[in-house]
Amino acid sequence: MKLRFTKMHGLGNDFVVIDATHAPVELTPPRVRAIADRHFGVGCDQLLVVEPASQPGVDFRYRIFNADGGEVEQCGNGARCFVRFVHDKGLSGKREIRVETRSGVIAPRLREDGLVTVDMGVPELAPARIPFLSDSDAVVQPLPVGEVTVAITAVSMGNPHAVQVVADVDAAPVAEQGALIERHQRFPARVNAGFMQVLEPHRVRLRVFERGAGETLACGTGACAAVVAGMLRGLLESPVRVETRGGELEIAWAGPDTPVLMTGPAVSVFEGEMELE
Ligand SMILES: N[C@@H](CCC[C@H](N)C(=O)O)C(=O)O
Repeated sequence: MKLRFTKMHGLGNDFVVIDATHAPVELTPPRVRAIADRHFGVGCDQLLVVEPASQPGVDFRYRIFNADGGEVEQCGNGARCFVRFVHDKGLSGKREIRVETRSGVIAPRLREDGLVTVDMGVPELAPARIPFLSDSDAVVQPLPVGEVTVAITAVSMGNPHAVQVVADVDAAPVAEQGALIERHQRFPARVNAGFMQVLEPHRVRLRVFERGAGETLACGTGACAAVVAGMLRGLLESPVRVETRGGELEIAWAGPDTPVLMTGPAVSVFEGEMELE
């Protein structure tokens, strides 16, 4: 069976996007892994599937699969690409779209200047809801990782994040520590591991070792979680420019119980057709 797709990226976090609004597409974990494979497939960090909404008051449903085949709750860079995709494909005439994800409804808006602003919802800090196994709801918590103990802030942006502050993001042990944190026993659903260097109250550098994908060039929910963690620690003030290896995002947050707003680009690279086995 032939399947049409669009290759997209948000700051180099790359996606294969599939339009399943007219006919369902069956995506098993082996199929997702085959498509995401950078040598034998198309190659991507995440596969995004656009489907009809399943509830009233919502325009679409958008599903997210990591390169390892697992379906997950949220993807910030993907949300920006999603709205660009439905606009470019003529699937909706609206510039602001309400879309269901596994972790609730979010609202990406395609601006006249081509950037996309996404209301990413209210961050969740209660350990049980992240999920993070802890008896304490302290903002900064020790986490033993291999031979060292790091100080993390656990945040859910619909998906789980463990953010630590580092002196120099280029020297941070992202690959080694990221892999251990991702599968740490205190994160039963696994976790995205963020490494943030604070430059100024309104500017940080960030690298993220993503659950199910490894280090990516940028992580939208990771940027939101890092700014929330930095503001809760008293290190940052909104809005914050987040510099990733793939480019910059602007993150704004008015504080607890309010939604995080993320602004950045969304780019279509090419259209393709693949054989699905
Ligand atoms: N790249 C994404 C996040 C994708 C999902 C993540 N790896 C997870 O497993 O939660 C983003 O831009 O937010």
